[in-house]
Amino acid sequence: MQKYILSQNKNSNVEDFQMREQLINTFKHRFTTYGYKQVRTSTFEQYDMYGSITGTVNKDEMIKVIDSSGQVLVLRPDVTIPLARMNRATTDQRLFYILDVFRQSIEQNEQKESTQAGVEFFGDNSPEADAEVIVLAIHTLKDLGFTNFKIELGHAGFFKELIQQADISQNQLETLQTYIHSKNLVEIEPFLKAIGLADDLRNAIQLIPMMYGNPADVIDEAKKIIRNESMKQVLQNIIAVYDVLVDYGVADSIVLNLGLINNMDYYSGIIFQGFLDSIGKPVLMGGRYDHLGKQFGNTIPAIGFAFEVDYLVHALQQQGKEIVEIEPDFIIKYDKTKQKAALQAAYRLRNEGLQILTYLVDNVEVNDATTAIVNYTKDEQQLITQIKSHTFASADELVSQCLAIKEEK
Ligand SMILES: N[C@@H](Cc1c[nH]c[nH+]1)C(=O)O
Repeated sequence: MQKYILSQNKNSNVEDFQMREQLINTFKHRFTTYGYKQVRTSTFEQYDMYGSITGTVNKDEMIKVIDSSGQVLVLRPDVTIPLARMNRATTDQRLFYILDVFRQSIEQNEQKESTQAGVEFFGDNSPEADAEVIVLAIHTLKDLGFTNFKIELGHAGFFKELIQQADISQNQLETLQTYIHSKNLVEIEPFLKAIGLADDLRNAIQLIPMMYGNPADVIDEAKKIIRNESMKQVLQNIIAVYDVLVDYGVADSIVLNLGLINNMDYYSGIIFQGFLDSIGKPVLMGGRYDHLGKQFGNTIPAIGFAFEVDYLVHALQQQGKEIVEIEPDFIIKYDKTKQKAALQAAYRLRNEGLQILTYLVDNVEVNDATTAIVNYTKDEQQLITQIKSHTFASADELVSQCLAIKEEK
């Protein structure tokens, strides 16, 4: 019979898992300090729901399953959409999640699941809210020990407003977006010429991929191609958000990119991506999506982002970052005759929150020891000796000694 072989997945190795857990603790802590509350969404979603709304995940990328009634479901392809759909009692709400999302793109066929750690801030559409969410992303990256990273800041409206003046098909738009995204300057010009756009509009579109870099310079360049009031407002919005970021003291981490295009189509305002110098893909993506909720009857502005946890784990491993091993506080070795006292002591110490390992051994190392305990912490050699040579008459004595040592530490 053919054996089923499981591919090595991301959780198969203890060290990877410990590293992920450490990251997750950092996320939880940092997100909480900005007032976010943790939530989860269902793993299974209605396929039809995704089919009926716009700006969603590409349907080919969703992983479909069929339940026993024949209904087609998808494995959670995104967290932002279900959260935007949620009925909310209060208008001002900050939510965070650490959840797996399931997508299968043609380019990355093997990769079907990834863990996202994200936040969504509902009910505030001010530049201050935008900046706060971006600062939270920066703060978290710093917590994780990253120093070389950049947040690329753009706006979903800038390109949209410009392109609205051009008469182009959906297919042409998608091709153009790919060129802009990959800064493919060689192809853009002939492509736009072939469409037959007016010279000044074509020139403006052609300049978009170059609108990248130092915020002050990009803003100056962008001003030159502004063609109407909406584009002006978009630029003003970017400047307003950037000003708040300057006041937070994080300007060093910000790069403007007016050619930025995010995967999801639901963004309506500020968009951003975070890059580490060691990883070619964005480790976080986000933006404002004020109109997504409307499709579910929830008119509420919102902004959020999600970290790709797997990329961050990979980056930390590349940097040689080691997991902080939590070592046992004490190892209790006992011989059979003292089993009861030793095991009861272990139970009580664990109850106090200490990490205890117990071993039944033939020969307790200590002369005539009833129960020997060995302090595991390497730099406390003295204590080890002291305690090794001690004989414990009872579980009580063992427990109080361990607690006393722990207290001293
Ligand atoms: N859900 C988005 C990230 C995001 C969260 N909030 C807003 N955007 C993604 O998966 O790319």
